[in-house]
Amino acid sequence: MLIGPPGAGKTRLGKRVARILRTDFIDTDRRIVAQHGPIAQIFGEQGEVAFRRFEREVVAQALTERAVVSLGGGAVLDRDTQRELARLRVALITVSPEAVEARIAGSKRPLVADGIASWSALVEARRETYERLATRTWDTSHRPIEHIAAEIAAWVEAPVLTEEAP
Ligand SMILES: Nc1ncnc2c1ncn2[C@@H]1O[C@H](COP(=O)(O)OP(=O)(O)O)[C@@H](O)[C@H]1O
Ligand SMILES: O=C(O)C1=C[C@@H](OP(=O)(O)O)[C@@H](O)[C@H](O)C1
Ligand SMILES: [Mg+2]
Repeated sequence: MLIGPPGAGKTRLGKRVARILRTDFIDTDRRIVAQHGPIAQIFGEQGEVAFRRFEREVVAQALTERAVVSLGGGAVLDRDTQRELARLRVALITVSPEAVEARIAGSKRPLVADGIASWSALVEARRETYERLATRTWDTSHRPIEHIAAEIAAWVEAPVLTEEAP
């Protein structure tokens, strides 16, 4: 499971990790779009509450599947999702404001459409939740995606016991 702020690289990284591990890949946003239409349109026409409801349904299903799952940045706000993630191996993907600025410029993400100030406020409000749920953290600000994906794949493949050993 990959969690973290918008623009951190969850979708691209998750896809690569799944390719390395030869397993299925699920991007929760992609499933929402397939079922309900473009994200900006859902936010615009039905509002964030409706989007979060669709998101929770898709996440609940995805967490039961054997796959690498990249969650939308705000999916961790749901209490049931938080409870379920607490039992899983969760990679927190982070990025600095400086590095994310170019990535989110002109993007279709409704909550950060007006720029880095709203991105920073959103990340600050979620920081504690992201950190609490994370088993390990990778920062994508200064490193190529291939290297990070290889590390995450190796970590996913390692037996859980090595992590839990003292
Ligand atoms: N390690 C990286 N270095 C540079 N750019 C990256 C990196 N990871 C992702 N990006 C770019 O950042 C943008 C957001 O990536 P995406 O995977 O959609 O993030 P998220 O799913 O976390 O919102 C994309 O344009 C992607 O090409
Ligand atoms: O952080 C958020 O609340 C959101 C992040 C987006 O996904 P990414 O984190 O993949 O950009 C998408 O789910 C939607 O625009 C809301
Ligand atoms: Mg994404």
